[in-house]
Amino acid sequence: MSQGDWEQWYKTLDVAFGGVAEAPEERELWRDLTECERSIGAWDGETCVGTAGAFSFRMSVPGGALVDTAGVTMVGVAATHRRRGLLTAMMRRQLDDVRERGEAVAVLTASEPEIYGRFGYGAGSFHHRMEIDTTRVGLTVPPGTDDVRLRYETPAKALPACEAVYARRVPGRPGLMARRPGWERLVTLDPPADRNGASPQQCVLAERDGEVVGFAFYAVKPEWDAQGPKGTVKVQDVEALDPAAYAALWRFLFDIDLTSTVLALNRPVDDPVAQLVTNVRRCDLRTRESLYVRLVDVGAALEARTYQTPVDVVLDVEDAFCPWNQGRWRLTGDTKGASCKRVDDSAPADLALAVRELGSLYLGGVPLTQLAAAGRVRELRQGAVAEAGLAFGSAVAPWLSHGF
Ligand SMILES: CC(=O)SCCNC(=O)CCNC(=O)[C@H](O)C(C)(C)COP(=O)(O)OP(=O)(O)OC[C@H]1O[C@@H](n2cnc3c(N)ncnc32)[C@H](O)[C@@H]1OP(=O)(O)O
Repeated sequence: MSQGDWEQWYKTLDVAFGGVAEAPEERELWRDLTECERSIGAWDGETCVGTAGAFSFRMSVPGGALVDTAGVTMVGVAATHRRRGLLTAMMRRQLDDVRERGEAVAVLTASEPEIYGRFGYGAGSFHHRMEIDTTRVGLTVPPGTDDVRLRYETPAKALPACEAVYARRVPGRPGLMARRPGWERLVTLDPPADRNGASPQQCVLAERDGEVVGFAFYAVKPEWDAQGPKGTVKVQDVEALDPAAYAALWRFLFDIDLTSTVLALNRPVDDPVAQLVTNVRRCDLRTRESLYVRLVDVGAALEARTYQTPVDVVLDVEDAFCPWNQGRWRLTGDTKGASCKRVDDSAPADLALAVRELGSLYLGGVPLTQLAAAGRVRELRQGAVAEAGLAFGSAVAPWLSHGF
């Protein structure tokens, strides 16, 4: 897709998503971030009827390496042309292109879970939504929390220090994307039209010895009824480099006067805040799948991560959509590194699975034992599920911190 076609291309996408245009600030950001040279348009004559884009990400994987990853995005087909195979044709072209670029992995967030399994994407990370009644839920904070200094800063001024904290967090959590130039704008994107009665975005910094060791971005939505104030603190992001700073930030968010709810729409499923609260049941935790993962080059992808325990298995991989992955792969690895090489189809396999299941396993967020119990991974050598299951896990749950 050429730069000059962007308006029409994006309009097609807009309409496929219902035709409610985004706020101008958001539209401008996506325009700037669109990588036109790797965006696909399907055309019926002069009319754009299908769109698919990809961002050039570097994604953190278990072990802390950053893997070149295609962030598939902006997929839409005009309703006038739906169910004629346009999406399939665009996915074909895109995955061939991703392979040619040498990106071992593609990821996306799906508008509907049913769409992408056929193309080899498996749900690989999850997030929690939390709605906490802060009139009834308290926090038990660790020693040192009182030593953390909190101060307000404007989001724009705070951004460089927050980005430095974020960058230090990336290798420690699979699924986080190392920031590419321009993407930091997403952190402070705050279109007035989207505030829905809430304040402009606010930022508080956590400091120790003058160093920024954590931050929270949030907004406050005031509300009053006959009994008094019952505002909501809408948490956009909280990150910190140590437990005391993390607890101090959450305590701040819980304690804001005139509010009685903390609402966080996107938190890791192993967010430590669930261990700080006095009553986790009243946090109304809800889980949703987030990142769909597709191994485009099985060998390179599995070699890029590490494994929690020593593993030596032959995987019999089925991949009808990307047949270059089809066949048997010997994976050996441990906490230090891994090798994943193609082996002859006559080599005895230990596990049989489709590439979609490998996608689910890749970031360590879905247990192999769960997939095996569902019949989606077949154990061909007794004990292989237990062995590989431990190895594929991740000490820290994968998480995608922002949409794309
Ligand atoms: C990463 C992202 O951007 S996610 C955003 C995806 N976009 C949207 O949801 C916007 C609204 N929807 C659309 O634009 C379109 O309906 C799309 C893109 C989802 C599908 O495009 P189409 O061109 O109709 O898909 P295509 O004809 O290639 O269908 C391929 C197969 O997927 C199936 N399929 C397509 N969409 C869906 C769906 N929403 N739910 C279930 N199955 C679906 C089709 O039935 C077909 O199955 P078959 O091969 O067994 O016959």
